[in-house]
Amino acid sequence: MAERDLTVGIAGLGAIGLHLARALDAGVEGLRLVAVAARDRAKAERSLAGFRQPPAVVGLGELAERADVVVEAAPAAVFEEVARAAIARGRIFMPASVGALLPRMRLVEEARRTGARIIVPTGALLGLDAVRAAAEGPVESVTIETRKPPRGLAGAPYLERHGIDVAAITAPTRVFQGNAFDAAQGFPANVNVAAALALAGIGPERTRVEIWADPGVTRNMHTIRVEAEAARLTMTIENVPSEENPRTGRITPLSILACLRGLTSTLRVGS
Ligand SMILES: NC(=O)C1=CN([C@@H]2O[C@H](COP(=O)(O)OP(=O)(O)OC[C@H]3O[C@@H](n4cnc5c(N)ncnc54)[C@H](O)[C@@H]3O)[C@@H](O)[C@H]2O)C=CC1
Ligand SMILES: O=C([O-])CC(=O)C(=O)O
Repeated sequence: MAERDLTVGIAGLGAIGLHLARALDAGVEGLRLVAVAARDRAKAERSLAGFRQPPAVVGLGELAERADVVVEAAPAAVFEEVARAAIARGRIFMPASVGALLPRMRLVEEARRTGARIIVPTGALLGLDAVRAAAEGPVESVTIETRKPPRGLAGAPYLERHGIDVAAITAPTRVFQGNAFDAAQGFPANVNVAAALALAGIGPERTRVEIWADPGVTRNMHTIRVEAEAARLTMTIENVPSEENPRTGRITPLSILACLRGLTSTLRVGS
């Protein structure tokens, strides 16, 4: 390991975490996977068995003791534990469960005190470079429309509270309309993209979100529209759902990997 290599720890070995772990183990210049945290230790050890350099399997809070960069790729319910430990130790904290950051913005203040950095990857979304650039000037509106196969929304607390059974939906149906803050609360495992967009642009209260359950689509689709003084943006991404977790697009671990590479690469492209 070169002296300037960054060590990486990953919380969660699911659709995102395991793919990311495999990619890092295959070799990424300047980065080295040293630890992972998993709910089921025996299963994790089986998943890591073929690795060239198997990372240590540790508790969630211990990742920050071992790694310079802590990637969170676990359910939102354990976000606080992972984030708190990483921030207390002044690490780079890279969350996938971005929706869980919105009601915890005090963590940003805490990071300022400890010298930690919180780096939100683009994840399953696109165009956050352009949104950030536009938000350096006046922005009139930011909206995101998320359209998923109904099974990609199943289990969301908002749907349960409103008695919406997505399995029974046979035509495209708008199941939520509101701001990004309420979307992240109501759909904690489904619209991290809306949270990331809000943080890149004009904040969770002003960012408008529509969520559609659409039996006619096979991909998780997100369309962003931004009306700003400098530019008008319209962008769509159509994500192939991952096999392990249909709520999660296959591009997500790739986006996190690209974001990690950006921490050490000599040539970095995009703002
Ligand atoms: N930012 C973005 O664009 C995206 C974010 N996400 C979010 O990323 C997170 C991870 O997503 P996936 O990998 O698809 O989920 P997943 O459900 O496939 O994997 C999560 C993993 O965490 C493990 N886990 C559960 N409790 C744990 C604990 N206490 N300690 C350690 N591990 C634990 C589970 O066993 C599972 O292997 C979710 O919150 C998801 O909503 C997902 C897709 C896109
Ligand atoms: O934002 C999310 O949580 C996941 C998502 O929509 C996707 O992977 O396309």
